[in-house]
Amino acid sequence: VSVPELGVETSHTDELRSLMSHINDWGLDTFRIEDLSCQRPLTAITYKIFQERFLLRTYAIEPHTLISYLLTLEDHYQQVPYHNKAHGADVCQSMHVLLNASALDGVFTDLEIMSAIFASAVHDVDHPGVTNQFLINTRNDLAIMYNDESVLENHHLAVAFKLLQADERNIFSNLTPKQIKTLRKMVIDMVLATDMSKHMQLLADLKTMVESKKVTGNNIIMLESYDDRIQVLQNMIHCADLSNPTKPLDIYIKWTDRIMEEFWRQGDKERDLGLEISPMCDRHVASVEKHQVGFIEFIVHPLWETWADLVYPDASAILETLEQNRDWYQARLSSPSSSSST
Ligand SMILES: O[C@@H](CN1CCOCC1)Cn1nccc1-c1ccc(OC(F)F)c(OC2CCCC2)c1
Ligand SMILES: [Zn+2]
Repeated sequence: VSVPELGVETSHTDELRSLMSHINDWGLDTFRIEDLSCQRPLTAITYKIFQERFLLRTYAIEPHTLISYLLTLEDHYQQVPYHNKAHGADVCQSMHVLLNASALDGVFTDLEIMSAIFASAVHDVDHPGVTNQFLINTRNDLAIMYNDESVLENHHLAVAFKLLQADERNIFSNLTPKQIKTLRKMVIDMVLATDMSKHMQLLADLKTMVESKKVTGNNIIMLESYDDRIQVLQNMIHCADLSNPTKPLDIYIKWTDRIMEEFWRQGDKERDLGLEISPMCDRHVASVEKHQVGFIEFIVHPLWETWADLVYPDASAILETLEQNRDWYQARLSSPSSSSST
């Protein structure tokens, strides 16, 4: 069974191929890939990364099996404004770039790398476009199923692993039982770490690691225990998940427009249900710029500043872009003409 060169059928082969040659660059335009890949950004990007890292060869993965899994995974991302397949593709590509930090050169095994790429690709599958708190408040079946604990994150994992059960989609069929056990544990630990309620603990532990950082002669980080290794991978996927404000401004603004529309639709549902409208979810009381400045000040910058310390000097340019983007939103706050989309 043959598969197309780029994993997806496209009438823009040359343009898509040339865009894909930038798979290792921060700021790759996921939206353009979504258009050129005929709405298959997750399949196109993840397939390219597996090829780029020789994972098909290392783990004897059949190309058509990988494509079959990725197409089905992509179809299980819901068509919501932000938490859709383009976000999954974006976090996967961002994770791929973060794994290439020279401070992490040779640190992670192929299995850990494949676990991280897989976790990123699947991390928001079947996201309904509402928050954990909304699912809990409305006694949604998912909240009942997962007892109000990391409801969405548990669901994303269950869906991702369920899709593997079909033989034609089982990309890990040639791994040893021990490898599958290890991969499954690491993927679960990484996706559960994308629950925003874990943010403060994750950041505190990362700061402790930075203070006690041990490096080899050529400034490569030494990670002895599983706990240290998974902690770095958990912070990495968390950084990738919160990387929108660190991207080129035109791309960042598009993500902001999407998340706000998704939050406002949740607010519309809360209003219709007579529930209190969640913070930032009332489209009639919008202060997009103010919230982005706060999001960067209190959550994104503290995280990325600490990450940049850990992998110094690898993420310095990313931190620079983040600070420029914060200043841009800050400047629009003061001027009366402020509105995020123009
Ligand atoms: O919701 C965020 C965490 N909350 C925790 C409670 O305080 C407010 C922030 C993170 N999160 N979780 C899922 C998606 C996102 C999320 C991702 C990109 C976001 O903005 C931009 F970069 F696109 C984003 O912005 C919201 C609206 C204004 C401030 C935060 C949110
Ligand atoms: Zn996400």
